[in-house]
Amino acid sequence: MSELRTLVIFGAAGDLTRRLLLPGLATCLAAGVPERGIMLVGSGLDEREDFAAVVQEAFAAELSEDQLALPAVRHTIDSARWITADATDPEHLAALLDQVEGPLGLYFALPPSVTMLSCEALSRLHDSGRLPQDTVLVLEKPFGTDLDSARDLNSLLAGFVPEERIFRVDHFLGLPGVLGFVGLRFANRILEPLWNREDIERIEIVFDEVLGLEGRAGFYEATGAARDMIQSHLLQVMALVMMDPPTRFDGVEIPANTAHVLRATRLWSGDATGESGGGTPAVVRGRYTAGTVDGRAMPSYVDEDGVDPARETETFAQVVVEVDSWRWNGVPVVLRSGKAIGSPRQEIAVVFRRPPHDYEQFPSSGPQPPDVLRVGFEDERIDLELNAGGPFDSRGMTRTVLSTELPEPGLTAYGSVLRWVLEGKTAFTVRGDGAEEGWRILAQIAAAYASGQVPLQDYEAGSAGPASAGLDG
Ligand SMILES: O=P(O)(O)OC[C@H]1O[C@@H](O)[C@H](O)[C@@H](O)[C@@H]1O
Repeated sequence: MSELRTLVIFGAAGDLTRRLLLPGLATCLAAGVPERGIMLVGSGLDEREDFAAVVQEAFAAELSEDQLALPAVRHTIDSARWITADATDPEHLAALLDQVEGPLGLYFALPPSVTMLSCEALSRLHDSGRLPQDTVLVLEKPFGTDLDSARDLNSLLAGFVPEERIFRVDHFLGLPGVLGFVGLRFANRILEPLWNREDIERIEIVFDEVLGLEGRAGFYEATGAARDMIQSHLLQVMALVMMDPPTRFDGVEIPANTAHVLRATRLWSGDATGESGGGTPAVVRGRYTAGTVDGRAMPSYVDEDGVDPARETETFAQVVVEVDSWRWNGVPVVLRSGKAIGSPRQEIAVVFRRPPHDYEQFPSSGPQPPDVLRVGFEDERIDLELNAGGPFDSRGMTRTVLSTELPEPGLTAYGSVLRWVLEGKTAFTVRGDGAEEGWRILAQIAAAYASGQVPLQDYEAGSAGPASAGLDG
């Protein structure tokens, strides 16, 4: 696939573009991709004169003076322009396409319902021969709003664009810890032979945040923690961590192997009230009350503007799932994300089984704590917790941590996402069936909520989340 020449962002007046896409693009260009820069087009319903200035400002906030002066960066800023268009109107889209040079990428930074309408309009342009063959589509999460709408969108897309030109992006796959996991598993001998139900006791994938609602009620009220974080991000990360080894790191094998994991995934024992092996309840949901997080007073979620308390939107969700395959059957996987959490954990923790024999002579009585591998999502940290010492050691048993920090990647998570888009590499994107599986699993969580057996629990902002969630890290 040839490198993109133009990137059009639909919904470019929105928060995602300013806060994440433009800084990400800046880091990507500074890393030399694409070498000649990109023609960037912002598009939205309203006229805008200042798009190039917005790009300049976002790039300047992210890059050094030297990086800003790079020819690819300058070219991208200087050629940035705005095209006013209704992305759901085929005639507006046709007029936009007439004004840009291909190969072309269309980035939908739009709500899912609008993305669907826009793809319908593009499909009509395709049918009338007015959509260039090599157009690439980039779709943000959420991909659809439930299983049916994700299926509809997939079949619509399949009718006019091949899978290798569709990027269902998930920026968590661009976070440093997740990027590093590939080499950690597959470039070493010591982990992969243990990567199975015989040697791993449980896996925890936790992304708790200090941030609360931050004025996003319009989006979050209809979403909640499970839909926002588990349906997409945490399940995709889980699939990557637990997939079978691919024979190649490409857009055929990785999306296939991750979809295979998701197909085998179900709620722990299919019972929301059941407990996993470690005593963790299968489903927990919570909502924060007023408190102090990181020295900042935070109002109760229900007192935020635009919140309807009766809607019972959860700001914390924790589920235990099982990947029911030969490799993973019986291993609880805890997926958890909460807002307004004090001292939040953001990591993938792999807890190994204990050795088969407990020595009476070990100075501390009872079984030794398990070995744990921890990989931070954002902080480039890798820790391996092990036991050392013993009966002949005057220090007794010692818990040791082999700890290292990888260098910063230079690209933000969105920088990596955009790099893959611009280079045409779909290995770290979500395949159509992978997106549908996320919604199938979410429906099991929603059914657990609806069963009345999983009460919405209050937790104080700044606390560690609902007490009954029972994860202490
Ligand atoms: O920390 P990051 O990379 O911004 O990712 C977390 C965010 O991911 C987004 O996709 C969610 O919608 C947010 O609610 C969440 O805060």
